[in-house]
This record gives sequence, structure tokens and C-alpha cells, in this order.
Amino acid sequence: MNAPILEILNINKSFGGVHAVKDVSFKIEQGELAGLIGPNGAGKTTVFNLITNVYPIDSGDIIFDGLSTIRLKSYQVIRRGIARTFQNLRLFGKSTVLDNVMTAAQVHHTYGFTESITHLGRWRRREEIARRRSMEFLERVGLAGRAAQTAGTLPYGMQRRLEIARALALEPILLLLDEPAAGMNPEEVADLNKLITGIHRDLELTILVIEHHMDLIMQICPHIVCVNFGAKIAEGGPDDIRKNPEVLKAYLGDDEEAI
Ligand SMILES: Nc1ncnc2c1ncn2[C@@H]1O[C@H](COP(=O)(O)OP(=O)(O)OP(=O)(O)O)[C@@H](O)[C@H]1O
Repeated sequence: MNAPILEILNINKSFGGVHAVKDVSFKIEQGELAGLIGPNGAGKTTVFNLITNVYPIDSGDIIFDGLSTIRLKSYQVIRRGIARTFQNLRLFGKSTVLDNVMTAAQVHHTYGFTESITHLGRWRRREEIARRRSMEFLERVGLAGRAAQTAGTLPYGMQRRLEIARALALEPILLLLDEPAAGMNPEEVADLNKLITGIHRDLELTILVIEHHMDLIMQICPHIVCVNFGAKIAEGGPDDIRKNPEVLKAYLGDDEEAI
């Protein structure tokens, strides 16, 4: 068994009277491809927001790679090696596809104006490396041919893939994907399935995916955590999750076709 790369320990978060995450605990081992599922409003995105410190945690702890992250700023979490995509896309719609990825690729090498001038040669070399790396990530998500296109003009499914390329360009240890299949048609979901499993296999990344498309999660994730009304109700492999009475109850109330 591998050591856990991510330990979620009894985390809690409330928004006013809404207890969005209730005493949730789970561990993700290094190299896993895991899923976080649950009906609408179950608390899944809030768990991602707590891992990436979009919001401060009320109580509990989050250990990433052996160290607590809960007092870090969001950018420090990224520097420690956690990258994510968002349910609501956060691309720079007016920039090119390549520039969207390059901005992320350069995050680990930021320069002030004076430094850019005094180290012009080094800056240019780094920019060239970032460009090459960014093109590799675009190649991986099938968007290399669209590098010069304005991001906002891409079809929705491609914008989602671009978000994945941008997260990859941060060269993370742990990749968090928040509903990557949202708004995709069945063919695009099948391609996404291949993309995620390929990234997991080839880049040896640890990946945690939130997804509403249960069939996608069931096909690609050997480890699944299910939450409902903020609390963890089940954890296990696809077969355990499919049969779990609590999961069936949570999903049948939500969408009879979902599971
Ligand atoms: N910033 C916020 N302010 C107030 N309430 C919030 C905030 N973020 C989340 N919530 C509430 O917390 C609960 C959990 O929301 P969350 O977005 O984490 O659920 P989810 O499982 O990701 O849902 P979905 O699948 O619909 O995206 C919901 O009741 C939601 O309205």
C-alpha cells in the first residue's frame, strides 16, 4: 500500500446555517485515481474549496504530502503541488488557447519587471520552455491545432479540456477535477474518460474527480467516496458503491437514472 498523499481529517465547513461539510474524513494514496460523488448540493465542491483554501476551514485538518495545508494561501497550495479545474470554467476567454496554458506554466517562474529586464536572456529561455511544455499539454488534451484560437470561441467541451491542460501546466502532484464532464455529450464523455485515464497512467499523477456522470466515475475510479448532505455516507470500489443502500437512497431521491 502506498503512503497517503492527501489526508482529509474530520473537516467541517458551514455557510451561515448550512453545514456544507460535516466531519468528512478520507485518504487518497499516492498515484490513485479516485472519485468524489454525491447528489446536488452534497458538499463536493466545498471539499475541493477547502483543500485549495478558497475558504478557511472551520475545523479538522488537511494533510498534503505530510504537511498541513490549512494555513496556506491558495497560491501556496498550488506551489506545494495541488492543481484544480473549476465547475464553472475560469478561462481567460479573450486570450489564446496557448496563452491560457502558458500563464499556468509560468506560475512557478514569476518575475518582476526589473528582473525581466536584467535577466532578459534567462527570461526568454524560460518562456521558450514554458511554450514548449504548454504545447505538449495542449497536444495531450487534443487542442494543439487550436493553440492560436481565442479560448472563449472554443466549443464548451474543448474549453473543459483546455482547463485540464492549464491545470496540468502547473505540474501538480495532485490534480483535482471538478465535474470535468459537465455539459459534454456522450461522445465527449467517452473521450474524456480516455483522457483522464491516459493522464493518470502516463504522467503518474494522483487524481481526485468530482463527477455527476456516475458511469464515468464507476468506469475509471477504483476508489470512490460518496457524500450526501455534507457527510460521508460510503467509501469503496465501484461494486461496493453501486450496492450501498445509503448511496442508492441518496441517488434515487435525486435521479433514478443516475446509478
Ligand atoms: N460560498 C457559499 N456560500 C453559501 N453557501 C454555500 C457556498 N458554497 C456552497 N454553499 C452551500 O453548501 C452546500 C454544498 O455546496 P457544494 O457546492 O459544495 O455542493 P456540491 O456537492 O458540489 O453540489 P453540485 O453538485 O450541485 O455542484 C450547498 O447547500 C450550497 O448551497
